[in-house]
Amino acid sequence: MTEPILSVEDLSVRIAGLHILQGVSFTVAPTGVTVLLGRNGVGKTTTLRAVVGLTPRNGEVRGAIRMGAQSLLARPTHRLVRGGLGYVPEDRCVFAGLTVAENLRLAERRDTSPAYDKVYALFPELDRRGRQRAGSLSGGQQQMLAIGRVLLNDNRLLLVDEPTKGLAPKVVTEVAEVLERVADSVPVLLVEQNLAVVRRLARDAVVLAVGKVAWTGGARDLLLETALTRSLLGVGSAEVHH
Ligand SMILES: Nc1ncnc2c1ncn2[C@@H]1O[C@H](COP(=O)(O)OP(=O)(O)OP(=O)(O)O)[C@@H](O)[C@H]1O
Repeated sequence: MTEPILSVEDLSVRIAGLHILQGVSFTVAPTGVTVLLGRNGVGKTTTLRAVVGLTPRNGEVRGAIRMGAQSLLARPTHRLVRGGLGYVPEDRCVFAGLTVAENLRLAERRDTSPAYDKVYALFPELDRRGRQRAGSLSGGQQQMLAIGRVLLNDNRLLLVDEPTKGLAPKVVTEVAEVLERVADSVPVLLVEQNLAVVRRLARDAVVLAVGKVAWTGGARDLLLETALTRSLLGVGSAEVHH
């Protein structure tokens, strides 16, 4: 078996007295997309934040998180990012008052040359809209900017939190296409509620239920099991196939 790129063992997160994650363990394969699923509020975002060192200061994280042989816990986020952990947060976090080009420039690093060619090949619109203020972009364009910014630098693993949330169906498809191409060269841990996108992109699935892992296996196997998706995710097969 190939070594996972990420392994999470017995991860426990408490925030403000709430035991949000209660011993979560899973691995992420070194290629392709692994999807992290679960109903609203089960702790998907909390899991990604713990991996990238962004648990709120009043939170407490226990367990082990490793990328390759390297332990990630207790390392500051900027070091993790420099070490090749790319994070695209749920709220996209683009700087609304800055232009597209300025948003990208902020991600440049002194020690490596930014891969503008790669980013503009994936997102020609970011090139065309370089002088537009990011705040005036559509939701889909902001999502492309948030992903493009991370791809300027080399990554060993990408964490992407609900990239299609709130987007129009046509834009959802565009974002899915881009992520599919991105995942050809870098493994992705994806939080995604749109099961058609999951079906298209994900090979492996990890399902959380109230702070614990309830199921792991092939994403397509999961989606074929109507009773399982209904009990774990609260949705029926119609939503999977659209
Ligand atoms: N900073 C915080 N302070 C208090 N509670 C928090 C904090 N962050 C998360 N929680 C709680 O932890 C639980 C898990 O939240 P999280 O955002 O990780 O869930 P999720 O699975 O990503 O949900 P969704 O699908 O709705 O985005 C929720 O009940 C949430 O209210």
